[in-house]
Order: sequence, then structure tokens, then C-alpha cells
Amino acid sequence: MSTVSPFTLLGRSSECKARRGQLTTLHGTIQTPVFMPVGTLGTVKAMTPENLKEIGAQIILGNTYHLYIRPGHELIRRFGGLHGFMHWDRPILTDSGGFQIFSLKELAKITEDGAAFRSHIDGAKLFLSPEGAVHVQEALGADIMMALDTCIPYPADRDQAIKATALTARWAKRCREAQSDTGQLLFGIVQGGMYADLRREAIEQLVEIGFDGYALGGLSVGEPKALMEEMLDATADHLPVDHARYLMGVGTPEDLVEGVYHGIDMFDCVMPTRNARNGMLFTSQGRVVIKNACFQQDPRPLDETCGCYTCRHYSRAYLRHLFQNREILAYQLNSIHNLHYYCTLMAAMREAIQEDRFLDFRRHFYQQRTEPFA
Ligand SMILES: CNc1nc2c(CC[C@H]3O[C@@H](OC)[C@H](O)[C@@H]3OC)c3nc(N)[nH]c(=O)c3cc2[nH]1
Repeated sequence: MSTVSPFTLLGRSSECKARRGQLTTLHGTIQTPVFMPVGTLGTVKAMTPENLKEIGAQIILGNTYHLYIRPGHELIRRFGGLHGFMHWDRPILTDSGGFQIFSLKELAKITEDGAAFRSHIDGAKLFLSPEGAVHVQEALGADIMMALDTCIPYPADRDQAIKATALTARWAKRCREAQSDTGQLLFGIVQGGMYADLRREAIEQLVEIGFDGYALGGLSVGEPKALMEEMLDATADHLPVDHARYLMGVGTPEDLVEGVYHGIDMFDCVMPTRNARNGMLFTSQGRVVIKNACFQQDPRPLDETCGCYTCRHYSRAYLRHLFQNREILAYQLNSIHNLHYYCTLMAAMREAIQEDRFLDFRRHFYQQRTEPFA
């Protein structure tokens, strides 16, 4: 497989580990740090591809497990892969399903060969080997594929973490060897539970195999924030400096700022879209719970400093009215705003790193907030 890294380091903060880079894929080059909206089932919920481009989304996520179960990767292949199927012509990253299979608990049986599980939809017996997970993602046409891993739950004892991390490394090698020569990128996933030494060992094993980028998995799985930060601080800069670093499933706006501070390049999280549908909106001053009665006659936009379509055209009173009536437009307008907030936050961090003023940016980011996000 290609040994030249598709990631280029463009700049680093002189005061911390924050870095600015770009990642070249078959469907274009991504400026990092970057937030990736989650589109598990081949759609970022309530958003059209045009909405996504307007809010600045560079790359979106899909999920192998879910798409493999329904509608199936062969159908999607026939429709031009995920790009053709969902009318998205920019990069797509697909997660391998390691997390979903781990979430199935007793519904999944993990062996050396792979993961046997029952469909959460109709109970059908299914199986995903590391090779199969790669072939499904090749059929989906993902620009960035993820190795099939076993995500370690929190808490997990050291012996359990050792076993799962070793299996993940053996599966990673099989994934790398199963790849066809399509130019699609493959990232390895670092496990190791909450044991920094196991994580550093896992990094060495994955770097030995050689991947196009490296993800920190097994975090944001219910551990205390301080523990996630401890793992980040102990491992992020043990990842190869000339490869992209992806922190899976993270996080709140604060998590993104702290992740960039620790040298992470890529993030994904369902929070902006899921919270949008629950009426929890992110603003530069902190969160707005739109159903609160205090917004009933509030003529102001969600965020006076925001330039998104929602903030340019609608009042808090109207957004509250839509949400209270469970109007479909509520989910669309709220999702546009929250994803615009996340993508704009990332663009501001890219600029701050470029101008070597990231710590100032980080201080100002916290000063502005009237209350921390959940
Ligand atoms: C939320 N916290 C979190 N997410 C995580 C995900 C993505 C979830 C996947 O599931 C859906 O989001 C819930 C999305 O589909 C996402 O991939 C696109 C992980 N994926 C893998 N393969 N391995 C991990 O160790 C892992 C850890 C996570 N921690």
C-alpha cells in the first residue's frame, strides 16, 4: 500500500501541540483540524448535501455496520457507492462498525475470525471479518476506511484491555492486507482502554503495520472527561507527527478545543445533530434550550454573532414555536445552526493556529461562555 502519507503538516502552535494540516483523498483535500458531521445511514439527519456545503462541511461520516445491514453494500455499490447514492461529491469516512458490534453486547460474539452478530432490525445472523469490513467499505466507496476493531468498554480491567487490544492489532493487519488497490485510505484504530502504556504499545504495533492515518478509539465511552484528557495527553503526540490523528466520537465544543490543544486533527460526534433534534442549541455564549418559556417572544436570532441561514432569517420565538409543535422545519433549522457552529469553530481554530495565537483563541473561547456545555 502507499507509504507516502496523504497528510501534510502545514503549521504548529509554538505554545502547545495544536497543529494545522491537510489530508488529500480521492474526493478532495480536507483542511484540518476538521469536524466531520455524522451521517450513519447515508444521510446527515435533516440536512441536504447543499445544506452541508453551505455550513462548511468538508467531509461526512457513514457507518459500515448499519449500511451493511440495510440497504446492503452491494445495492449501494450499484448506485455509485455512497457518493452516488446520497448525492455527496466530497470526502466520506466510514466507520468499520467496531463500536456498534461492541454496543450489541450479548447480541454479538467476537472470535479470532471476526464478529458474529444478529441484526438489530430483524435478528438475522450476520458476520463481519476484518477482510469483510474492508470489502464492504470498498463497495461503499469510502475515501477513508476504518479498520475493524474491538472497542473496549469503560470500565475494563487490564487483562480484558490487553486481550481486546491484541485482537484489534491482529485484525488491523488483516484489514491492511485485505485492501484492494483502489486508492481508498485506511486508518488504524488505537485501543488500550484507559491504560496509557497499552495505548502506546498499540500505537507502535499499528505504526509497524503502517496506515494512512491513526484514530484514537475506545474513548468517549462513558469515562470521566478528566480520564479522556489524561489518555489524550499521554498518547496523542505518540502518534506519527506526519499522519492524521482522529479522535472518534468526540465531542462537545469544549472537547474539540481541548482535542486540538492536544494535537488532534479530526473529530466526529452525533452531538450537534442529535442535540438539534432535542432543541439544545450551541451558541458562542453557551447553550440555548429553545423550549424554555423565556424565548417565547424573543425576537433575537439564536446567536447574534452567527451567520448561518437559521440565524439570518429566524427569531428564537419562531424556532421555539416550531420545536414546541414538533414541526419538521425545527429539526432542519436547528441542525443547520448547530453544524454551522461546529464547522465555524473548527475554521476559527485553523486560522488561530495559522496565526500562532491558539492559546489566545482558547482563552477567549472560555471567557465568552456564560455556562459550560453539557
Ligand atoms: C460517541 N463515542 C464514541 N463513538 C465511537 C466510535 C464511532 C461510533 C460510530 O457510531 C455512530 O455514532 C454513535 C457513528 O456512526 C460513528 O461512526 C460514524 C468508535 N468507532 C470505532 N470503530 N471504534 C471505537 O473505539 C469507537 C469509539 C467511539 N466512541
